[in-house]
Amino acid sequence: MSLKPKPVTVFGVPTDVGAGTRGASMGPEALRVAGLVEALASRGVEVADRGDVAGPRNPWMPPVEGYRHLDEVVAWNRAVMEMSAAELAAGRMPVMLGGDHCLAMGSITAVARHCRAQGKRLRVLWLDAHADFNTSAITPSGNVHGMPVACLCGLGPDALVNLGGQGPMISPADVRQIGIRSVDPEEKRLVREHGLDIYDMRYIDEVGMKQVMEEALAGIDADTHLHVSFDVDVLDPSIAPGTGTRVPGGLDYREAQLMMEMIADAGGADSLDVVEVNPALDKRNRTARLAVDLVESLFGKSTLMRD
Ligand SMILES: NC(=[NH2+])NCCC[C@H](N)C(=O)O
Ligand SMILES: [Mn+2]
Ligand SMILES: [Mn+2]
Repeated sequence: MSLKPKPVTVFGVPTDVGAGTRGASMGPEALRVAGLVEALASRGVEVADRGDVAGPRNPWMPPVEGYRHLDEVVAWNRAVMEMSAAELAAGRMPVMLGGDHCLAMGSITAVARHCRAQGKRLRVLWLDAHADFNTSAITPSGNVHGMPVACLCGLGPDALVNLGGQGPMISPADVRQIGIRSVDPEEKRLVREHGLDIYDMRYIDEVGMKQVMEEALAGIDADTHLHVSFDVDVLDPSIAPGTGTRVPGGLDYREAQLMMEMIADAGGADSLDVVEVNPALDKRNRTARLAVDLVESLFGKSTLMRD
């Protein structure tokens, strides 16, 4: 299948207000230094880098009523939503460089509204070690980057659930989670209750990435908007050490590459988040460089020689 020729807008969101370890705020620049914009351009994509959106500083405070930095999280997500919405309305593909994963609330809220307005179906591929389905009542940390999927599905504070008007913005049925291997006990109960479609590492081990992607991409057609939310901690920490919540037993390079190539083969993504790159924990920017390499695969770089 041919790739979508859509022009791309890259923008950075330099914050770590949703995380429990500081440093993801440096992610956008690390991804640029690793050559993300040039890599897309060399694939023939028309790409514009709009620079970074602005937001409040990280006050580095303990959680209050189950949330850490809720006001700041709302402010950053509003900025992400506005930027994403403007680019989607202009017919461009937003590529959001995080920042921590709480920012996917802003990007996906914009995408969900865009889908409603255009009468499109939405499919979200959530590539992550974590389900990010906690609520204030059950979170072990208060870190909002552990909550975005729940908030998008309507479980969360009004300010986030209704960020883009009356929520919930998405339904659990819109989501496929791939690479999952760390879900908190109460979170697991909630995930089951809401019927999230999870392709955990055990399943990937048992059936292989090819079948996983066939299942996760099933049903996507020309009327489907595909959003990819790429938390780099889906990758094994041995190849991607630069992230704040490392979990052993993640995707190896070839699995991750096949995953991205199969998304490209299915027509590519219509919007993308690249989040949780933490240069303070990285070695010579290798996590950002790997993320760029995998984004290239997502945009159609292929290892395929046989036809
Ligand atoms: N986007 C992430 N890296 N999320 C990690 C979440 C970790 C843990 N489940 C928590 O809620 O605190
Ligand atoms: Mn995540
Ligand atoms: Mn994660």
